[in-house]
Amino acid sequence: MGSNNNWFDDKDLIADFTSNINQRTEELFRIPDMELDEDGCFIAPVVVLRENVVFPRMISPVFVGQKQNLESIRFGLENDQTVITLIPKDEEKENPVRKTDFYPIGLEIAVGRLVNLPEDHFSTLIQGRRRVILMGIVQKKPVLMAKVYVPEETVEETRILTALMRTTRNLFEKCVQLDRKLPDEAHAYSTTITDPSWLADMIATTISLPTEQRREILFELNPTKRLKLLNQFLAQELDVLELGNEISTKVQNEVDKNQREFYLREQLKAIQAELDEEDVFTRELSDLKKKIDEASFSDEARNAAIKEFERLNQMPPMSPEVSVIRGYIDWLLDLPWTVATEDNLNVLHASDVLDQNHYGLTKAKDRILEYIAIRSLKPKKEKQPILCFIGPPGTGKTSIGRSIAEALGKKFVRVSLGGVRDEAEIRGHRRTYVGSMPGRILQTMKKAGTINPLFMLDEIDKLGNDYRGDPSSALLEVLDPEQNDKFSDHYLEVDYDLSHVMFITTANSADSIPDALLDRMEIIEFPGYVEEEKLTIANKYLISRQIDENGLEPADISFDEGTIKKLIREYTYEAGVRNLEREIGKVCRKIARLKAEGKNIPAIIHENDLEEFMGPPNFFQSETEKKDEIGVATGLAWTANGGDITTIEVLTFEGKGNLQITGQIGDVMQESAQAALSFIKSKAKQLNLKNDFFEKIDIHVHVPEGAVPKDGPSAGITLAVALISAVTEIPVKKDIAMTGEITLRGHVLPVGGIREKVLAANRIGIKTILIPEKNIKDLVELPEQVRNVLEIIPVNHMDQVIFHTFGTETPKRKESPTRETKKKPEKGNEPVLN
Ligand SMILES: Nc1ncnc2c1ncn2[C@@H]1O[C@H](COP(=O)(O)OP(=O)(O)OP(=O)(O)O)[C@@H](O)[C@H]1O
Repeated sequence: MGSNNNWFDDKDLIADFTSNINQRTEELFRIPDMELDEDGCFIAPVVVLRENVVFPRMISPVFVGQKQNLESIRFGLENDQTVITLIPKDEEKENPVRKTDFYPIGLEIAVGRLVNLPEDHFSTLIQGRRRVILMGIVQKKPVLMAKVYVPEETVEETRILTALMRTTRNLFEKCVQLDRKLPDEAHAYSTTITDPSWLADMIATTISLPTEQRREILFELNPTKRLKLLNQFLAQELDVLELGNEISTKVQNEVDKNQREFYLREQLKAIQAELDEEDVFTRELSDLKKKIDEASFSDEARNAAIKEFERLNQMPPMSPEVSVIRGYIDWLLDLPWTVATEDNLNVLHASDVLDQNHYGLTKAKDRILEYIAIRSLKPKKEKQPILCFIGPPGTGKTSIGRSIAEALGKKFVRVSLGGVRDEAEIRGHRRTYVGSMPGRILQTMKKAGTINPLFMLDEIDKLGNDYRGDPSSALLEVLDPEQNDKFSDHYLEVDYDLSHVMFITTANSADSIPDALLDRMEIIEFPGYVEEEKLTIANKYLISRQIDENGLEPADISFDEGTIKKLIREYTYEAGVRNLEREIGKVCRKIARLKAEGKNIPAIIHENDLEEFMGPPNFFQSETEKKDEIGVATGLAWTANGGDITTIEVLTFEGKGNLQITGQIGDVMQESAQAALSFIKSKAKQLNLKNDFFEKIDIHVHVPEGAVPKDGPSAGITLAVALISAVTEIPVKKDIAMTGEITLRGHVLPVGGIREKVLAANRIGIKTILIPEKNIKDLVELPEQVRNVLEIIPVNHMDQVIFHTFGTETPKRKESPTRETKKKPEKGNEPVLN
């Protein structure tokens, strides 16, 4: 037997049955005179109610499908007898017939007329009367009959009960407010009920409780307890309703907002149409279309722009993709595709401009003037040279790039590649990345605004590479004239023509530039400057620039020649002039302050005034003050910062023939030291060393400034000289420095960076240097001034080196040495060189 739970629902059906049930209505709430036995029980046919829970006074339409139920109802109707409903414990069981198959509490009901439905089904209306207690099943067939009795309901009017009824009504009221399915009258009706039992049943009937809870309420015979139970269920139900209400309010607000926006937008459109105006988005789109039509794109770029524009046109203005596509089209529009500046190919003009801004640098200047000359003779020459300026910091590489651009009338742009590790920095990220952009090359082209700027790629030797890709491979594409007309950027996805760009790269050293890149570039070396050159640069360019930058007038300040020299020698130590310019700037700042304070300014800054402005000097040319020493030789080194000198120290101890080398030196230098030692061992006899001499000593070679890594073969002869000095105990001449690779047989091989090394020796104040004979060719570019003050001695064998460093061809260890061979130092008792 199935039915609808709610007594307010199915009003039509109720109306249908009203006429039939009318005749019995007055009987419904009247307890019929049942024939009670001696125990106060009566016997009635049983209707088995499965899914449904009916409460007293509740009217419910039910479908009657089961034969057993149909028989019971018919029996009841025919014999004008009350019927009871029982709930089976196991709903699946088909024909429950025993007392234990049912819950012990059932309901007496009134039944309406049976209405025929198709397929032998019937429906009817039932109304609950009273709770009954099942005593037993007295008949199974033809009609299931049960013996029941009606329990007495005693209610005590207590304050608790009154309070309970009030809270129940309040909770019910809230439920009615929140649950749209409940009719508003339900609460009003509940306020008219004074019987607590009926109140609990009426509310349990009305609200949508789970079957389990409904049954619990039905089975509770004590009205006070029933109300308590109901209160608990109502509170739970209220929680659920409030949550549901909160969610639906949010959803509703969202829907309302969207609807409102839609409505307003439609209204706006209507108003704009009325006023003959476009909306903002449509106007932006039409502006964009106009820009695309007018832009001078490459064919491929135009197609891409149009395709993306069409996608944009299809999109609702609020779509998040709109800004991505807009950004992309803007990039296409912002990049120069055809706009070019006209090159000034006048060689004389260019020569003037270059000389105006820079002193010397003839190699770079000549190369540019040649380029301009060829371009002026053959204007159609397409391929641009790719130059690489290599030299120590501050030697004017970047600044002459700027002058070249000025001379040629080109736009100048610059990108520093120092620390670029990610290929995407050069080539951009794909558009699928959030916040993606083109790489630095195209960003800079946008800045240039023309297709033929002078594009400087600074610090190409400081490119890194790691798991994020190799940026140098992307640069290969940029710098290869054969393929840079089709440079592909991940973001742009359209080929970009870089072939009109004049690329100049700069680096401090060629060593760390990947070979493939180096191969594509024409190297122009920027050697460091000698003192005279620095002096000229300071006088011609740096001083006037710093005077101007610090707000002074040329009449305010002038520098003595000795002052600049002192600045060069004692306040800076560099191959270029960057620090010199900074130091000049420092002096100018002090003068500017004096001027601003209205104090006296010295008309000329003399050498002796310098310490007053600058504090004590930072560097001392101490080389010339040194003594001749045993086991110490001066080598010439070449670093990315230009030339420098390195001192090599050797100590011997009583020991077992071990060689220890310290000072962060690389493999090549280690091997050089081994080679030098082997060479000396082979010369043991000439050096007057006993056969077992080397077995009884340990040798420690140290290259100071241990924090700086050093490597390369060029310290070979210096290592050998220091070793010979240490083992023969004959001091090395103090003012001589050397460079050259040594072979096992004592030959001296050529090395790199000669010019830088010679300049460094000159800077330090060394008088004599030894260089490999094969490096003589590198001296051609040496300034006259240096050649005049430095004695440069070419050598091709260690014998010559020994002669010049010890003043004799055969330095010999004395038979009875002047000093005892030192004992190996104990911890905390380290050797001191003397
Ligand atoms: N020959 C020169 N004539 C005039 N000024 C010079 C000359 N060489 C360098 N300078 C000046 O020295 C300063 C430093 O030069 P620049 O920045 O071009 O050095 P750089 O070689 O590019 O250094 P880095 O390798 O550190 O980038 C600039 O102000 C520049 O004008």
